[in-house]
This record gives sequence, structure tokens and C-alpha cells, in this order.
Amino acid sequence: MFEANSTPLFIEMGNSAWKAARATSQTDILVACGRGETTLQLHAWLAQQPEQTLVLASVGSEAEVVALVDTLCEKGYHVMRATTGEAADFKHCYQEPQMLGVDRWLTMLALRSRKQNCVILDAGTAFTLDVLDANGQHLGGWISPGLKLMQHALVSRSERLHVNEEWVPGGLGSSTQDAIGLGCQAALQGVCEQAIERARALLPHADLEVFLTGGDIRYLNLERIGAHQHRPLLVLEGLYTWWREQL
Ligand SMILES: Nc1ncnc2c1ncn2[C@@H]1O[C@H](COP(=O)(O)OP(=O)(O)OP(=O)(O)O)[C@@H](O)[C@H]1O
Ligand SMILES: CC(C)(CO)[C@@H](O)C(=O)NCCC(=O)O
Ligand SMILES: [K+]
Repeated sequence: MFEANSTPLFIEMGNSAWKAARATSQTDILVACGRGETTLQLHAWLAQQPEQTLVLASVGSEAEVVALVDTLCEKGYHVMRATTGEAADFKHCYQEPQMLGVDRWLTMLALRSRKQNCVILDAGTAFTLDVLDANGQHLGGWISPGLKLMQHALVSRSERLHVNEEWVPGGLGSSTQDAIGLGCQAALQGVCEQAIERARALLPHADLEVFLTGGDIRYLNLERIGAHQHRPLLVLEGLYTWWREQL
């Protein structure tokens, strides 16, 4: 389909990490190929990749993104940047359309061709919900703190509190770290379950497809979520869809 050296790298600049993927040559399937935290790490990583065309989207500040794109262009890369905008067969409901985060917009772009009612749960730095109906209408969503943000909000307000990366699983914690881990995990689980419930209430007679993405999905009790598809690269899939439609 594409020449290996003519297909771009797809890069999402998230709130705390960047993630990259490339399309396999035979199919439309994306494969994750890089991840890092700083732009310095991104430049070092890019220097080792063959691609010279970059398709990117960023939830960072406009000044940061512009500076990054300028630097990449100076280094000789051809950069295509996706921003929240308009797309055929899909309409989002924000009164100020550009205010919708590009990561959220891209997940819906990736799913709109299904013409299904979709619930999209993204558990990253922030937790986001978006509901897209079968007519391609975005009904709206939620934004709440992600797991780490919740934990750090507690720690930042009290000298006494500390968190662990991992905590002992179970119902109740018998240390501060476990109690915070379990409490925040329960909050994340709760927001996911309520999100699905709310979407069902809005679309009572319709089938709903539930899509999960974001690294913190691993902390969810998936049995309680019910039928779902786990799509770790959903934002990048949307970026790929966007790119295909620019050609
Ligand atoms: N490949 C990975 N390597 C290391 N940590 C990961 C990986 N994937 C996910 N994680 C962990 O999962 C958490 C959530 O991941 P995700 O990539 O969804 O969000 P994020 O990078 O924190 O947020 P954002 O997408 O807003 O930048 C991160 O805090 C990270 O610690
Ligand atoms: C909510 C986040 C931080 C999730 O990554 C991002 O989508 C964003 O910055 N959004 C802008 C605000 C909004 O979507 O309403
Ligand atoms: K995200």
C-alpha cells in the first residue's frame, strides 16, 4: 500500500507522555513504536527512526505545540498537525468547537464510521468520557482527574500522605498508601460505571459499544464494565483516520 519510507509516524503529545505508532505496510493496523515523557526524549527517539513525515496532535498549550512544530520543521521533518475541527459525518456538541480536546476529538473520528452508539472512556492523566450516537452526533462527555492526579492531589495537601505506584489489591487498605490507592481506584471504577449508565439512560433503546483506552484501564475491574473493546491506540487510530482523509 505505502512505501515504508513514505508512511509517516503518528505521534500524540499527551498531558504527561508522548506516544508514537506506525502503520504496518499491508494493512490499516497501527503498531505502537515509541513512548516518552519529554520533548528531548522525542527528538532523540525520532533521530533513530527512518520516517521524515510526522503526523501529530497535542493537548499541550498552543505555544508549546507551535515551538515543537517549528523545531521539527527546522530539523527537516515534514509535519502535519491535527487540531479539533470539522469532519464529515460527525458533529460534536461544544458551543465553542475548538475547545474540545484534540485527543477526545480524534477518538470519535476513529469510531464514527461504525455508525454505532459509542461510549469512549479514556483513563490517562485525566479521565474523559465521550458519547457518540449512531448518527455521528457527539452528545457530550465528562472530564475528571485521572488516577495519579487524584492520588497526587491528596499528597500535595498533606505532609502525612504518601502514595505508591502499586497497592495491595482488595477492598480496604491497612496502610495509608493502600487506602489511597484503593480509594482512588474505586473513584475511577465508579466514574466509568456511571458513565456507561448515563449513556444507556440517554440512549435507552439502542445498542451501545463501549471503548476503553488509556494506560490506567489496567486498574479497572473489567467484569463490572461488561462488554467492551480495549483499544490502547484509539487516539492514534483517530490521528491515522485524520491523515487518511487529508490525502
Ligand atoms: N507503555 C507504558 N509504559 C509506562 N507506563 C505506561 C505505559 N502505558 C501506560 N502507562 C501508565 O499509565 C498511565 C496512563 O497512561 P496514558 O498513556 O493513558 O496516560 P498519560 O500518558 O498519563 O496521559 P496523557 O495521555 O494525558 O499524556 C500513565 O500514568 C503511565 O504511568
Ligand atoms: C481533558 C484533556 C486534558 C484530556 O486529555 C484534554 O482533552 C483537553 O485538554 N481538553 C480540553 C478541554 C475539553 O475537552 O473540554
Ligand atoms: K489521554
